[in-house]
Amino acid sequence: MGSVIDVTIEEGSLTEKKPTVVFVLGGPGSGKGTQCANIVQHFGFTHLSAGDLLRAEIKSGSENGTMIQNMIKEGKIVPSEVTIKLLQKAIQESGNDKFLIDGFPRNEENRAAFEAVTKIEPEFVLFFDCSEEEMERRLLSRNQGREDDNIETIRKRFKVFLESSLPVIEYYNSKEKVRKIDAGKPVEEVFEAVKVIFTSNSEKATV
Ligand SMILES: Nc1ncnc2c1ncn2[C@@H]1O[C@H](COP(=O)(O)OP(=O)(O)O)[C@@H](O)[C@H]1O
Ligand SMILES: Nc1ccn([C@@H]2O[C@H](COP(=O)(O)OP(=O)(O)O)[C@@H](O)[C@H]2O)c(=O)n1
Ligand SMILES: [Mg+2]
Repeated sequence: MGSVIDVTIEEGSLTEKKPTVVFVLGGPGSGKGTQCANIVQHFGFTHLSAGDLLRAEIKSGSENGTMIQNMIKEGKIVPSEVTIKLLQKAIQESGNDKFLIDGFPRNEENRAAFEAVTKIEPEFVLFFDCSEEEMERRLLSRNQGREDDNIETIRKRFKVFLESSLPVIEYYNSKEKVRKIDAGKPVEEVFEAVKVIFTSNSEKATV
Protein backbone atom coordinates (compact mmCIF):
# COMPACT_ATOMS: atom_id res chain seq x y z
CA MET A 1 0.00 0.00 0.00
CA GLY A 2 2.76 2.33 1.00
CA SER A 3 4.54 1.76 -2.28
CA VAL A 4 1.53 2.86 -4.34
CA ILE A 5 1.47 6.17 -2.48
CA ASP A 6 5.23 6.58 -2.95
CA VAL A 7 4.96 6.08 -6.71
CA THR A 8 2.17 8.64 -6.96
CA ILE A 9 4.20 11.27 -5.13
CA GLU A 10 7.26 10.59 -7.25
CA GLU A 11 5.31 10.96 -10.47
CA GLY A 12 3.83 14.20 -9.19
CA SER A 13 7.22 15.70 -8.51
CA LEU A 14 8.60 14.50 -11.82
CA THR A 15 5.86 16.20 -13.82
CA GLU A 16 6.00 19.43 -11.77
CA LYS A 17 7.10 22.19 -14.13
CA LYS A 18 10.31 24.02 -13.28
CA PRO A 19 10.06 27.79 -13.11
CA THR A 20 11.48 29.94 -15.90
CA VAL A 21 14.58 31.77 -14.71
CA VAL A 22 16.55 34.57 -16.34
CA PHE A 23 19.79 35.55 -14.62
CA VAL A 24 20.47 39.29 -14.74
CA LEU A 25 24.18 39.98 -14.44
CA GLY A 26 26.54 42.92 -14.85
CA GLY A 27 28.94 44.96 -12.75
CA PRO A 28 27.87 46.97 -9.72
CA GLY A 29 25.95 50.00 -10.95
CA SER A 30 25.40 48.63 -14.46
CA GLY A 31 21.62 49.10 -14.06
CA LYS A 32 20.39 45.60 -13.18
CA GLY A 33 17.82 46.73 -10.61
CA THR A 34 16.58 49.61 -12.74
CA GLN A 35 15.99 47.45 -15.83
CA CYS A 36 14.47 44.59 -13.80
CA ALA A 37 11.78 46.98 -12.57
CA ASN A 38 10.94 47.76 -16.23
CA ILE A 39 10.93 44.10 -17.24
CA VAL A 40 8.52 43.25 -14.39
CA GLN A 41 6.07 45.89 -15.67
CA HIS A 42 6.15 44.66 -19.27
CA PHE A 43 6.73 40.93 -19.13
CA GLY A 44 5.18 39.67 -15.87
CA PHE A 45 8.32 38.36 -14.20
CA THR A 46 8.95 38.46 -10.46
CA HIS A 47 12.17 40.32 -9.64
CA LEU A 48 14.44 38.68 -7.08
CA SER A 49 17.56 40.70 -6.26
CA ALA A 50 20.09 38.60 -4.33
CA GLY A 51 21.54 41.79 -2.82
CA ASP A 52 18.09 43.01 -1.70
CA LEU A 53 17.31 39.62 -0.14
CA LEU A 54 20.63 39.67 1.74
CA ARG A 55 20.02 43.23 2.97
CA ALA A 56 16.52 42.25 4.15
CA GLU A 57 18.06 39.31 6.00
CA ILE A 58 20.40 41.70 7.85
CA LYS A 59 17.44 43.93 8.79
CA SER A 60 15.37 40.98 10.02
CA GLY A 61 17.92 40.38 12.77
CA SER A 62 18.74 36.86 11.54
CA GLU A 63 21.64 34.97 13.10
CA ASN A 64 23.56 35.33 9.81
CA GLY A 65 22.95 39.08 9.76
CA THR A 66 26.32 40.21 11.11
CA MET A 67 28.26 37.88 8.82
CA ILE A 68 26.28 39.09 5.77
CA GLN A 69 26.73 42.74 6.75
CA ASN A 70 30.50 42.34 7.12
CA MET A 71 30.79 40.61 3.76
CA ILE A 72 28.73 43.25 1.95
CA LYS A 73 30.81 46.04 3.50
CA GLU A 74 33.93 44.33 2.14
CA GLY A 75 32.35 43.64 -1.25
CA LYS A 76 32.77 39.90 -0.72
CA ILE A 77 30.40 37.21 -1.92
CA VAL A 78 28.26 35.58 0.77
CA PRO A 79 28.38 31.73 0.83
CA SER A 80 25.86 30.36 -1.66
CA GLU A 81 24.09 28.27 0.96
CA VAL A 82 22.72 31.45 2.55
CA THR A 83 21.77 33.20 -0.69
CA ILE A 84 20.20 30.13 -2.31
CA LYS A 85 17.97 29.53 0.73
CA LEU A 86 16.71 33.11 0.48
CA LEU A 87 16.10 32.76 -3.27
CA GLN A 88 14.25 29.45 -2.85
CA LYS A 89 12.02 30.91 -0.16
CA ALA A 90 11.20 33.93 -2.32
CA ILE A 91 10.45 31.70 -5.32
CA GLN A 92 8.08 29.55 -3.25
CA GLU A 93 6.30 32.53 -1.71
CA SER A 94 5.84 34.44 -4.99
CA GLY A 95 3.13 32.31 -6.61
CA ASN A 96 4.71 33.15 -9.98
CA ASP A 97 6.58 30.84 -12.36
CA LYS A 98 8.84 33.42 -14.10
CA PHE A 99 11.78 34.99 -12.29
CA LEU A 100 14.48 37.55 -12.93
CA ILE A 101 17.31 36.60 -10.62
CA ASP A 102 19.36 39.78 -10.32
CA GLY A 103 22.98 39.73 -9.09
CA PHE A 104 23.18 35.95 -8.89
CA PRO A 105 25.16 33.77 -9.63
CA ARG A 106 28.10 36.02 -8.82
CA ASN A 107 30.79 33.36 -8.73
CA GLU A 108 31.38 29.74 -9.70
CA GLU A 109 30.32 28.53 -6.26
CA ASN A 110 26.96 30.36 -6.57
CA ARG A 111 26.42 28.93 -10.04
CA ALA A 112 27.29 25.31 -9.32
CA ALA A 113 25.40 25.18 -6.02
CA PHE A 114 22.22 26.70 -7.50
CA GLU A 115 22.29 24.20 -10.35
CA ALA A 116 22.91 21.26 -8.00
CA VAL A 117 20.25 22.27 -5.46
CA THR A 118 17.44 23.48 -7.75
CA LYS A 119 18.28 21.67 -11.03
CA ILE A 120 17.16 24.88 -12.74
CA GLU A 121 18.97 26.00 -15.91
CA PRO A 122 18.48 29.66 -16.85
CA GLU A 123 16.46 30.36 -19.99
CA PHE A 124 19.14 32.93 -20.81
CA VAL A 125 21.52 35.34 -19.09
CA LEU A 126 21.06 39.06 -19.52
CA PHE A 127 24.43 40.78 -19.29
CA PHE A 128 24.58 44.53 -18.77
CA ASP A 129 27.92 45.62 -20.14
CA CYS A 130 29.09 48.98 -18.81
CA SER A 131 32.43 50.76 -18.32
CA GLU A 132 33.86 51.00 -14.79
CA GLU A 133 34.02 54.76 -15.15
CA GLU A 134 30.26 54.99 -15.75
CA MET A 135 29.41 52.40 -13.07
CA GLU A 136 31.51 54.29 -10.52
CA ARG A 137 29.74 57.55 -11.38
CA ARG A 138 26.32 55.91 -10.94
CA LEU A 139 27.18 54.18 -7.66
CA LEU A 140 28.57 57.36 -6.13
CA SER A 141 25.30 59.17 -6.89
CA ARG A 142 22.90 56.29 -6.11
CA ASN A 143 21.99 57.80 -2.72
CA GLN A 144 20.28 54.75 -1.25
CA GLY A 145 22.33 54.95 1.92
CA ARG A 146 24.11 51.69 1.11
CA GLU A 147 27.17 50.89 3.20
CA ASP A 148 28.96 49.54 0.12
CA ASP A 149 28.47 52.56 -2.15
CA ASN A 150 31.70 54.28 -1.08
CA ILE A 151 34.79 54.48 -3.28
CA GLU A 152 36.82 52.06 -1.17
CA THR A 153 34.20 49.27 -1.28
CA ILE A 154 33.31 50.07 -4.88
CA ARG A 155 36.92 49.32 -5.94
CA LYS A 156 36.76 45.98 -4.11
CA ARG A 157 33.43 45.15 -5.80
CA PHE A 158 34.89 45.91 -9.25
CA LYS A 159 37.80 43.56 -8.51
CA VAL A 160 35.43 40.78 -7.36
CA PHE A 161 33.32 41.34 -10.48
CA LEU A 162 36.31 40.95 -12.80
CA GLU A 163 37.85 38.00 -10.96
CA SER A 164 34.77 36.01 -9.90
CA SER A 165 31.65 37.14 -11.75
CA LEU A 166 32.94 37.59 -15.31
CA PRO A 167 34.03 33.92 -15.45
CA VAL A 168 30.40 32.93 -14.76
CA ILE A 169 29.28 35.09 -17.69
CA GLU A 170 32.01 33.45 -19.82
CA TYR A 171 30.71 30.02 -18.77
CA TYR A 172 27.20 30.85 -19.98
CA ASN A 173 28.62 32.51 -23.08
CA SER A 174 30.24 29.21 -24.03
CA LYS A 175 26.74 27.67 -23.80
CA GLU A 176 25.35 30.48 -26.01
CA LYS A 177 23.07 31.66 -23.23
CA VAL A 178 24.34 35.23 -22.88
CA ARG A 179 22.38 38.19 -24.26
CA LYS A 180 24.72 41.17 -23.98
CA ILE A 181 23.35 44.69 -23.73
CA ASP A 182 25.24 47.99 -24.01
CA ALA A 183 24.26 49.35 -20.59
CA GLY A 184 26.23 52.60 -20.84
CA LYS A 185 23.35 54.35 -22.60
CA PRO A 186 20.39 56.21 -21.04
CA VAL A 187 17.81 54.06 -19.18
CA GLU A 188 15.17 54.24 -21.94
CA GLU A 189 17.62 53.21 -24.66
CA VAL A 190 18.87 50.28 -22.61
CA PHE A 191 15.29 49.16 -22.07
CA GLU A 192 14.59 49.27 -25.82
CA ALA A 193 17.39 46.72 -26.28
CA VAL A 194 16.10 44.65 -23.35
CA LYS A 195 12.60 44.57 -24.85
CA VAL A 196 13.91 43.15 -28.14
CA ILE A 197 15.51 40.27 -26.27
CA PHE A 198 12.46 39.42 -24.16
CA THR A 199 10.11 39.72 -27.13
CA SER A 200 12.17 37.53 -29.46
CA ASN A 201 12.70 34.97 -26.73
CA SER A 202 9.01 34.57 -25.92
CA GLU A 203 8.26 34.26 -29.66
CA LYS A 204 10.82 31.48 -29.91
CA ALA A 205 9.22 29.72 -26.95
CA THR A 206 5.78 29.64 -28.58
CA VAL A 207 6.88 28.42 -32.03
N1 LIG B 1 21.17 53.65 -18.03
C1 LIG B 1 21.40 54.42 -16.95
N2 LIG B 1 21.93 55.66 -17.09
C2 LIG B 1 22.18 56.44 -16.02
N3 LIG B 1 21.93 56.08 -14.73
C3 LIG B 1 21.40 54.85 -14.54
C4 LIG B 1 21.13 53.96 -15.62
N4 LIG B 1 20.62 52.81 -15.11
C5 LIG B 1 20.58 52.96 -13.78
N5 LIG B 1 21.05 54.18 -13.42
C6 LIG B 1 21.23 54.70 -12.06
O1 LIG B 1 22.47 54.17 -11.60
C7 LIG B 1 22.36 53.70 -10.27
C8 LIG B 1 22.63 52.19 -10.23
O2 LIG B 1 21.56 51.52 -10.88
P1 LIG B 1 21.02 50.12 -10.35
O3 LIG B 1 19.84 49.77 -11.19
O4 LIG B 1 20.84 50.17 -8.88
O5 LIG B 1 22.27 49.16 -10.76
P2 LIG B 1 22.74 47.76 -10.22
O6 LIG B 1 21.55 47.05 -9.64
O7 LIG B 1 23.31 47.05 -11.41
O8 LIG B 1 23.80 48.06 -9.21
C9 LIG B 1 20.97 54.10 -9.79
O9 LIG B 1 21.04 55.32 -9.10
C10 LIG B 1 20.17 54.23 -11.08
O10 LIG B 1 19.14 55.18 -10.97
N1 LIG C 1 24.87 36.58 -5.18
C1 LIG C 1 25.21 37.59 -4.36
C2 LIG C 1 24.71 38.89 -4.57
C3 LIG C 1 25.11 39.91 -3.73
N2 LIG C 1 25.95 39.64 -2.70
C4 LIG C 1 26.43 40.71 -1.79
O1 LIG C 1 25.63 41.85 -1.86
C5 LIG C 1 26.37 42.96 -2.35
C6 LIG C 1 25.48 43.89 -3.11
O2 LIG C 1 24.94 43.20 -4.21
P1 LIG C 1 23.88 43.92 -5.16
O3 LIG C 1 23.53 42.98 -6.26
O4 LIG C 1 22.78 44.48 -4.36
O5 LIG C 1 24.77 45.13 -5.74
P2 LIG C 1 24.63 45.87 -7.14
O6 LIG C 1 25.41 45.08 -8.16
O7 LIG C 1 23.18 45.92 -7.44
O8 LIG C 1 25.21 47.23 -6.91
C7 LIG C 1 27.54 42.32 -3.12
O9 LIG C 1 28.64 43.20 -3.27
C8 LIG C 1 27.85 41.15 -2.22
O10 LIG C 1 28.57 41.53 -1.06
C9 LIG C 1 26.43 38.36 -2.50
O11 LIG C 1 27.21 38.11 -1.59
N3 LIG C 1 26.04 37.34 -3.33
MG1 LIG D 1 21.20 46.16 -7.76
